[in-house]
Amino acid sequence: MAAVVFDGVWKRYGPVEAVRDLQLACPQGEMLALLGPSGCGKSSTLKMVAGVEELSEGEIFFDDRPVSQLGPGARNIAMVFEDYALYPHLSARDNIAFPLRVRGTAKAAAARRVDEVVALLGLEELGQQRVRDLSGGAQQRISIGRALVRNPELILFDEPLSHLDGDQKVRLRAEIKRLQRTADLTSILVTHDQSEAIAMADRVAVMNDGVLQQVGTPAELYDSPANLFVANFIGEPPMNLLRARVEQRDGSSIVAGEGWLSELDRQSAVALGALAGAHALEVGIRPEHLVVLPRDGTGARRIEGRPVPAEVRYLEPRGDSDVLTLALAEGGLRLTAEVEGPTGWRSGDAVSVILPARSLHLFDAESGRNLRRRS
Ligand SMILES: Nc1ncnc2c1ncn2[C@@H]1O[C@H](COP(=O)(O)OP(=O)(O)OP(=O)(O)O)[C@@H](O)[C@H]1O
Repeated sequence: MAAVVFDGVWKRYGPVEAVRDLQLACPQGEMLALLGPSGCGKSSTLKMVAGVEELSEGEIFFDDRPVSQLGPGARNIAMVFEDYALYPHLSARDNIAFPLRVRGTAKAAAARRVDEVVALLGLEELGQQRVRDLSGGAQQRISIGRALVRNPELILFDEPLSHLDGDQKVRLRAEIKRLQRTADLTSILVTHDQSEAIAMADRVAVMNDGVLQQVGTPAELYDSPANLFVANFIGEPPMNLLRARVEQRDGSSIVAGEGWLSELDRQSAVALGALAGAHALEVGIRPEHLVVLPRDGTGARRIEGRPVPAEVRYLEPRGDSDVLTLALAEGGLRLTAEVEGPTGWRSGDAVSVILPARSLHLFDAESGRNLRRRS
């Protein structure tokens, strides 16, 4: 299979700039997810790879070969769509064999290849069944088999799990991941669902408003978001984002907002020294990084940071964790915390919350840029 490179790719529909100067690579054998909200340009990007939309500018390469002038048929790409696009009256096997029949592959060779794909996907039991009698998950596995059967250069997955219910979704995404790893498939996945992208992709490219915001492994996006958009888009419940400023107090650097403060570690203080008082900051902290303690301070000594008085407003039990909505005592600012549960807390309980300095993400409020990242 091929590596795919987008080199300065633009897509314009009249005045609409759907994709702007996209610079992105999907190495051979990788699953790359294009993730973003509706209208961010991910479908336009996929269509340009597939050859069903022309590029306005730039080039797409498969290995070293430019493909923008090739029609869809000449690119040897397979697509898996959200609605399976199978022939309902044909058997699972005949659906998988279909692309080989269209190509006129010799019968014996086609049967051998279909056998291989059926075995790879574990579809032996479904082979002779008519597709319309099968579950959505089984149908999608068959459509993946049909995509694989002709050894494509690249597989495009376009929201492949959207039509499936929760249980089937989770099983199929694990299945797709296993398959992609075993068969070393180069694939691009388009999705608006971060949990899908994170579960399946080796790397995720987050797009917004036609612009690539960041590309990285799920852990990189989570731990080190390049900007406010990525910080807010990745993570559930979302990162808390708070207006703040940097101050010097008693020889320490303090980052403080409405009703809370946190002492900065030396490294961040030096990095942010130039910003003190000058820039407005936006501080991010993940819900699971907040430390919530009883108001009497039990356990506070073990934790670095200053306890800030707050009240529990709402508690959502999630099995092994509780998601708490907290209101700070001074100013009433809301924070979401996710703590190991069950906590037994109830709305109205007085607590203290600590924002540990090392867990803070610091963003320039104007540009949105993460001030702790070098690039
Ligand atoms: N054929 C078209 N003509 C005009 N504008 C288009 C066309 N296709 C897409 N657009 C616009 O381009 C922008 C990007 O659309 P695109 O479909 O690529 O985004 P998307 O992230 O895939 O969204 P969705 O998930 O809703 O499909 C949007 O503003 C959209 O309205």
